[in-house]
Amino acid sequence: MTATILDGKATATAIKDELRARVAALPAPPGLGTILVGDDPGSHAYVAGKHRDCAEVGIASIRYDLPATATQQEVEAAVRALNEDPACTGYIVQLPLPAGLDEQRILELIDPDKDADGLHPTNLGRLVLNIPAPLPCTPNGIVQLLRRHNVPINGAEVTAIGRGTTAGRPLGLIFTRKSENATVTLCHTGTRDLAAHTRTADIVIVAAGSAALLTRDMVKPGAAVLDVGVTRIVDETTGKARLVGDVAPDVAEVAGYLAPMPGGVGPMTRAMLLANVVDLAERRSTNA
Ligand SMILES: Nc1nc2c(c(=O)[nH]1)N[C@@H](CN(C=O)c1ccc(C(=O)N[C@@H](CCC(=O)O)C(=O)O)cc1)CN2
Repeated sequence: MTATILDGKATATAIKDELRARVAALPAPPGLGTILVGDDPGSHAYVAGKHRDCAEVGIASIRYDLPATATQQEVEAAVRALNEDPACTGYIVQLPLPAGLDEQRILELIDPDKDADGLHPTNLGRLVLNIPAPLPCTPNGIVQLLRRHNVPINGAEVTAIGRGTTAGRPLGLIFTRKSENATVTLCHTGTRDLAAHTRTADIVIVAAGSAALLTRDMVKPGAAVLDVGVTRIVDETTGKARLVGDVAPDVAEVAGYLAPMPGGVGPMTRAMLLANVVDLAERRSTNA
């Protein structure tokens, strides 16, 4: 068996086409703000990609790029500025923040009605209570990718690996809603027998940041496998970085569907950010 590829790039392009039409119907262009702190090359690349996406669909960009030495007060000032900025429909604080900054306090200062990442405690609470709110982009992107490829979710056994705030933790909340109706097992570094949980799953989502963690012997034949992990391995002689996912390449020989890294979940994460901004703008224009 060779897995059918869940092509996140093509799916994200289709979603961006839909969003471009929705943006054109708004009374004014929405604006996405980003706050980026420090020099992490991955974070710089992701933020640059988010602004390229904005330009593609007609969303305006507002950037706050702060040095790695930025203080808690300086980051909080950027958050307050975006909360007050009428040109900003929604915004994100790129994670992870450099060590020493109080990430939780910074996320809590975001105006929940401008929370383009769906990571504010109020919006995570709304997700728990089934109240409409922006959804965290990675798990929402995974659901959309599966749906648009007709992979059954209703009743599926889903095993997720990784309990991070952006992917694994909210994934359980989204997949167990009535609208998805899946059963979720959330595995992490304290899980005793990881393979026992992945081998029985219809859908395996790996967001551990551990290169080639999921091997072919850990996958039920025909299962859908989604790779969220990105590990940058820098060649010591050339200095060039190589990206490795959490899923070993030969998993494609047993899985029924595979969202690879690159080209699977990552582009969907970016598309869902745009979707959240457009949703916020539409909500704002309806309530105006
Ligand atoms: N505030 C947030 N911070 C972070 C989030 C998030 O959703 N909100 N998620 C990740 C990073 N991320 C978006 O911010 C992200 C990660 C990966 C990709 C992507 O397109 N990846 C490529 C390949 C990897 C690469 O080129 O480096 C792919 O999969 O094709 C997009 C967005 C953590 N921080």
